[in-house]
Amino acid sequence: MLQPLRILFRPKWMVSRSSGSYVSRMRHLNKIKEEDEACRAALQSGNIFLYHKLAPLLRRTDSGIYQLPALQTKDVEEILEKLGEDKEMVKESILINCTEQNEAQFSFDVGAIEQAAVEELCRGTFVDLRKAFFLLRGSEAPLVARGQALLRWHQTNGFCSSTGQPTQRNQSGSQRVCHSSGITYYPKMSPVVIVLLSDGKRCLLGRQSTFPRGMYSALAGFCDIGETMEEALRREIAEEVGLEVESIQYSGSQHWPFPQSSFMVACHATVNPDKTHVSVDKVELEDARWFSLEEVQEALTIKAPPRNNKGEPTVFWVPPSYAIANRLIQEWANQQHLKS
Ligand SMILES: NC(=O)c1ccc[n+]([C@@H]2O[C@H](COP(=O)([O-])OP(=O)(O)OC[C@H]3O[C@@H](n4cnc5c(N)ncnc54)[C@H](O)[C@@H]3O)[C@@H](O)[C@H]2O)c1
Ligand SMILES: [Mg+2]
Repeated sequence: MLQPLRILFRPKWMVSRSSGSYVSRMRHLNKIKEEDEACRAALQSGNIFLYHKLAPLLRRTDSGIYQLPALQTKDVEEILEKLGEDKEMVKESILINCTEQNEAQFSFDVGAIEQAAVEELCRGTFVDLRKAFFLLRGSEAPLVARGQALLRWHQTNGFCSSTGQPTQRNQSGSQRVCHSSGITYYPKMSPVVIVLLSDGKRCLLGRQSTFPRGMYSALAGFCDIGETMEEALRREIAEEVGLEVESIQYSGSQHWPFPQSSFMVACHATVNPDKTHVSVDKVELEDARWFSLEEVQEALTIKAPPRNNKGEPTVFWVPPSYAIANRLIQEWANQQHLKS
């Protein structure tokens, strides 16, 4: 039932980078991930992104743009010393990635230190990750999400679930080991399918009662253990809206940090145009309904929905562009437009 993979969007990495530099960068990254000594050396010349209790540090430029300040290790050591902390704490930084210039990128949570004091020294502000997603541009949003996801994982996996003994991390933070049981733990993502369902003319969007007012999104659901992605997709659609899927087409994927790390697999799917009656599972969803191309096109133009005097949005709108749901909706609208 899964259609052959067809790339609807060409990601930037497919267009610009030569394979030589990409290969050497990935091999360098893998080395510092796996070898403690190489990672310690990389930290000396690397970039560090600060978080405070998982909220990333952002800096506003004079032109009003928000950036993710990349601090040098010596800067962070200086900050720690100025605030009366042990500068060796910087070694707890977690490897996230590396730049095109092969500089390692790390995340470090200063949650044990007074927030305002760090903000003053860094000329920045720690902001909630959801807000940071709105404020940052381009590749900085996935980077900051990845850094936070890794920090969160370390903060919640300090003990072995078999022996109850403390686990020890390697230098990069790519794993934790329980030396008592020999179990190695790796950072985890939960697989989720997200699907834009079409009957050929309209698309189906739903909303949970916790969504901001007026916002509808593509339907999503966690994969059960042992399920294929296609099985999870068919089951979720059957459970949530009582419809039977006829065909599935893969679109793309995204790491989603809210509320915990999910691996979102995004697909388009179709139903028989004669079998479109929606029966909403009211435990999961507040509402789900079919939307026309015109309604969707209008919603896609809304960057910030108008609000009533209680601050609630007053119109139908869809998730912002950083969410893969937006991309699915955009792709569907483009394809419908081409058909008409
Ligand atoms: N990036 C996007 O564009 C986008 C859009 C919509 C939803 N999402 C995300 O997709 C995720 C799943 O969507 P949903 O809430 O409709 O899922 P869902 O329909 O599977 O319902 C959630 C319920 O599934 C259960 N569940 C099973 N496995 C779980 C696990 N590993 N973690 C948490 N709960 C689990 C829980 O009972 C939970 O209440 C959410 O985290 C949401 O934030 C992302
Ligand atoms: Mg769901």
